[in-house]
Amino acid sequence: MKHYEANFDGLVGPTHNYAGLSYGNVASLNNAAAISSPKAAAKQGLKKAKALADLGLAQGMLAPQERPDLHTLRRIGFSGTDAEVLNKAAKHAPALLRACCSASSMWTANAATVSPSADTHDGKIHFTPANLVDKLHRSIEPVTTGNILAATFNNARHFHHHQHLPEHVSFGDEGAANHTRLCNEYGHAGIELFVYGQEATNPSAPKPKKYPARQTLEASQAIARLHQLDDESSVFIQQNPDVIDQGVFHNDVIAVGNQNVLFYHEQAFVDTQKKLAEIQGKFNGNELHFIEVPTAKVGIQDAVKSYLFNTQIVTLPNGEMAIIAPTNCQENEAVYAYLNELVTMGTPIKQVHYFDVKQSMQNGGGPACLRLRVAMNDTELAAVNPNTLMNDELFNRLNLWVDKHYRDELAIEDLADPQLIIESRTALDELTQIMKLGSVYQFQK
Ligand SMILES: N=C(N)NCCC[C@H](NC(=O)CCC(=O)O)C(=O)O
Repeated sequence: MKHYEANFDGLVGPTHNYAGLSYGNVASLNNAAAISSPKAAAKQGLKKAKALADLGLAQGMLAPQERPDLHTLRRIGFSGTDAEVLNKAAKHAPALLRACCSASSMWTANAATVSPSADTHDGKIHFTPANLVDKLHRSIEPVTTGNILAATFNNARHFHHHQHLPEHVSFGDEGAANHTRLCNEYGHAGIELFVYGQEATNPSAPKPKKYPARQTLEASQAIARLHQLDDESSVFIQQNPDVIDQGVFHNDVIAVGNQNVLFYHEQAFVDTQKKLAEIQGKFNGNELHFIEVPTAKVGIQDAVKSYLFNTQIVTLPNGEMAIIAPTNCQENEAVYAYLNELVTMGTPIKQVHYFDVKQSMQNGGGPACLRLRVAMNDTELAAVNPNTLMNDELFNRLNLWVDKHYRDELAIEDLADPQLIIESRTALDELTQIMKLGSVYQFQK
């Protein structure tokens, strides 16, 4: 039996815009009200996904959400026709309208936490959509995310779908962005690392002073229970609150793992040495590579600007590892020098591939934010909805679909245009036919 780690990238939705919605995410705030290009954003994402498929990796796509979210606007009291609802929200509550128009579901590292069958007691792959309660625009994602995951991984013999955690700050959950798995081979039982920002039920525990800690220990523990993980194969690590205050709003902005490699910044965690020893003690198998990047080589500001750690580390069919990095890493002197050195350091990482995902980066989303990892064997991969898997045909169809439906430019004021509702729904309705998802959206019910 063969094993893979598939990446499921979020298809960027037709309303991609820069609304400055994410306090604590420096890029989101810095680019507030900039003009976006939904078409370029979707194409940049598709190009990266296709390139990974062409490298011989299993690659899928996850459909975006329905935006503007008229359902939420009606739920908070705006009434009338769809156009009236949009106009009233634009006039009386523009900030709420912006929250209901975000294409933030593109960052599928926040769609869910996934535990592969090799780690779970029932031998199924477990999915829990993230509740994303810390940000209003993201807190409206989990129900539709659950629908899309169920339509993509649509086989109850292999896939176990949970409801998102209770919608309360005590259970703030940001999904796979705060979760990494270490293993020898993808099909072997691994160690699941859960990185949290604060303990909700222990007010005296350390936490950031300025920016929110989006993930709680309580949420991470709940996911580990739901996914039937053993204590011996789970490690809970606190993220360094000082780096959250410098713009590291998710762990995947400062650390990333793949198989026996953990690549992280010196300042990423609390109690680093103790936690590394715990990981080492629980990991049975081959040599573990802890690649620690010192502040002297790359400072936190450079890491946040370039997204050095929001890279994907992938294992190529020849067994070598490659880093999938944003072109922003090439533009940062210290980071570029570090990456050039990294491939010569004798670790399993031998190559770096750069991709332009600037449309997403300007909202704080790098290559790793755009993907949800699902480790699986060939039987499980064969059970995935085949119309979601990347190949020449899907790539061409989705590019044509983007050309047909997406705008070249979108300004914040355009979010009040009722025509955007029609364009977005027409596009998504067609997409559900291309990807054979059934009726996953509210407007289709
Ligand atoms: N690190 C990972 N895995 N994901 C990145 C998510 C970026 C997203 N940005 C936004 O939601 C900005 C939207 C705006 O401002 O228009 C966020 O902060 O939740």
